[in-house]
Amino acid sequence: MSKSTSGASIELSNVTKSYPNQPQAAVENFSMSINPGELIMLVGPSGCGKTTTMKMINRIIEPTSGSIKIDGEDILSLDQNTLRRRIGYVIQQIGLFPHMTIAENVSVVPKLLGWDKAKTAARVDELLSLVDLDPAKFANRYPKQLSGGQQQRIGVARALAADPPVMLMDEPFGATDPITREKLQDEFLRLQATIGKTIVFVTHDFDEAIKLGDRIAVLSERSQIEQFDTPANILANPASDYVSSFIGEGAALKRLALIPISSAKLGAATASGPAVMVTENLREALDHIVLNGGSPVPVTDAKGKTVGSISVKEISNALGADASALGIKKG
Ligand SMILES: Nc1ncnc2c1ncn2[C@@H]1O[C@H](COP(=O)(O)OP(=O)(O)OP(=O)(O)O)[C@@H](O)[C@H]1O
Repeated sequence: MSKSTSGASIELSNVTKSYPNQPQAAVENFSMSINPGELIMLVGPSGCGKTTTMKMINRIIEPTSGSIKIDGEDILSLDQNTLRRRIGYVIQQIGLFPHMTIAENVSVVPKLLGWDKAKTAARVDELLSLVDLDPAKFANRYPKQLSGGQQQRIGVARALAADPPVMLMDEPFGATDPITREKLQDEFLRLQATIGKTIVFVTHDFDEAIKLGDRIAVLSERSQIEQFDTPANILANPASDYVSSFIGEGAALKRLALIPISSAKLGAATASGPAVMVTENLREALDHIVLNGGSPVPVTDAKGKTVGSISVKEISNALGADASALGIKKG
C-alpha cells in the first residue's frame, strides 16, 4: 500500500540504559534504523525493556550511553521540551485531564506553542473529525462523559495536535475490551494510511503486532533484538524457538490474514454462496468457505462483478507460493 509520509527517520545506535543500583542494564547496546513513515512494533515479555527503549526516544528516560537521531539530528543535544513537542506520545492510561473539556485536552500542546484561539479551535475540530468523533457533540464534554474507546481516540488526537513527525505509543489500546480494541486498531490503521507518521508502538500482544506493524522487533531481556522483520517474514520464518513461542499456535491462519485474495490464483467463476471481495484477505475467504459448508465461494471486484472463485485448494496454493517465495519448504 502506498501512503503519504510526513514522518521522520529514527536511528538508535548502541543505546544503553542502566538504572542506578541495578545488577544489569535494562537496555543494552540497542541499535535500530527506522524509515520515515514506518510503524514499528516492539514486542516482548514484561520487563524486557520495551518501554525503557521507547521512552529514551523522547527522553522521558535519559540513555546512559549511545546515540539517537531523528532525521539525522542528535536528539540528546536538543532541549527536552522542544523534543517532546515534536514527538506525539500516547499511553494506555490515556492521561486526559479530568477537569478539562475534550477541546481543552486536545489543545494542550498548541497552547504551549502559543497558537492563537482561531488556529487552535480549527485544529481541534479537524483532529476530532480525524478520529471519528463529531466536534459539535464532543468538544465541550469532559473525559468522564466518554467511553473508554472514545477517550483513547482523544488520546491519539491530542498526540497528533502539533502534527509531530514521530509518535510513540505505549500499549495504547491495552485497557480496552477486545471488540473496542479491534475497532480502535482498524481505525488507527486507516488513520496511519493517511498521516504516514513514523511510529514506535509497544505491545505485549503479538497478534496486535502482526495486524498493525510494518515491521516487528521481537525483544528478549535487556531489549536484545531476537528478530526484526515484516510480520509475514516472522510468521513464515521465525528466527528461533524464542520467536516461535511468541507466535504461538496457528501461524498459518495468522499468515492468511496478511495475504490478499488478489494474490491467489482464482478458480472458475461458477461458484455460488456468500461472495468475498477480491480486496479482502485469505483469512476472510476461508471464513466464507466455512460458512458455505466447505464449498468454493465467488470472488467479486469492488463493483460486485464476479471475477472468479476461491476454495481451500487455492488458499493452500497461495500459502505455499508465499512460503516458497520466502525460501520455506511447503509443510
Ligand atoms: N526506574 C527504574 N529503576 C530501576 N529499574 C527499572 C526502572 N524502570 C524499569 N526498571 C527495570 O528495567 C527493566 C525494563 O523495564 P521496562 O519497563 O522497560 O520493561 P517492559 O518490557 O516495558 O515491561 P512491561 O511490559 O512490564 O511494561 C525491568 O527489569 C524493570 O524492572
